Amino acid sequence: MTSPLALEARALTKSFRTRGSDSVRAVDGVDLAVRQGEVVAVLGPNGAGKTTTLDMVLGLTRPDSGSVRLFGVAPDEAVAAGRIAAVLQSGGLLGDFTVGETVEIIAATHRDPAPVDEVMRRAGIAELGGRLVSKCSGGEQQRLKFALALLPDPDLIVLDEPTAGMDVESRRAFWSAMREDAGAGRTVLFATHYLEEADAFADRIVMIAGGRVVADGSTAAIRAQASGRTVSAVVDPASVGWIRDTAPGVREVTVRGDRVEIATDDSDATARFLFAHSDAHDVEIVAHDLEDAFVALTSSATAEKETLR
Ligand SMILES: Nc1ncnc2c1ncn2[C@@H]1O[C@H](COP(=O)(O)OP(=O)(O)OP(=O)(O)O)[C@@H](O)[C@H]1O
Repeated sequence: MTSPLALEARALTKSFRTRGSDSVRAVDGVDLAVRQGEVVAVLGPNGAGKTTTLDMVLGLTRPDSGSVRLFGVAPDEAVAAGRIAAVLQSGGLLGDFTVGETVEIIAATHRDPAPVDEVMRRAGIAELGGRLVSKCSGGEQQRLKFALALLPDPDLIVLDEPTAGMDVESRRAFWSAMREDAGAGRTVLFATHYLEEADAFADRIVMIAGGRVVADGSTAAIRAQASGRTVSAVVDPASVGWIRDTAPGVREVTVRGDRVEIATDDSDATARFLFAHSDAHDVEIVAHDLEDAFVALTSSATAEKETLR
């Protein structure tokens, strides 16, 4: 059974005026649906439109067109009801308070906050209560923001590049706190440009580039959609041109030493052809990795946008 939607965004667009009379179309027709309990990564390179999309989802920026519903209501209504919380890139913490004081103060602004000790433990900052915020590392401050976001016990938590600028150790600590929390059934939507974070943590990846969704699915599905496979084999160099023109599914052929590498949409058919019609041997079939998919999908979308300008 599929769970109901936590988020439904339809045909979102947003342009910003830049210096002079130019405008930048930051988001260009984004559809995004997230089911309750899903952990979804919005993955894309710098400037792809991730922050603008999340800001519209949270009701912080009004779309030029399109609509957003969170749990069936408008974003501001869902936020006011304490169903949504966010960890944003911007938004400061006060350095002169301790971590514990910060959580206490913000808890006091909520009608029915989760217990302070519990959110600090869940965010992995239970040991940092007495530390001044100004003495916390970037990663510790992000975990403090995460604790604050947990106070209203939200159904959906939105995080915009929560681990930007953290070292590997801090990122690991952050995600381990997040993962434990998401396991409890909370819906999580996060933006990142770290492919490995999206791959390791999300159930599903929505890849955006040039303000558009260029892929949406499980990591495995995105890999398959973007890149197909490569069939490589040792062949007689004289037959490379003929293979390129004749074999089924071929997208691109590259020769490396005595091997030919064939990027193909149908690796089975390509391999069968090689066995049946050539002297190919030492045949290998390799699925492209997510990194290849990311580069292929985002670069073609960005290039398309450039040509439209
Ligand atoms: N307030 C603004 N005024 C003008 N242009 C803006 C504004 N906000 C965003 N943009 C532009 O819109 C595009 C998308 O920006 P956005 O911040 O949404 O991307 P992003 O994917 O979050 O990037 P990053 O990973 O660098 O944070 C960029 O070209 C950006 O320069």
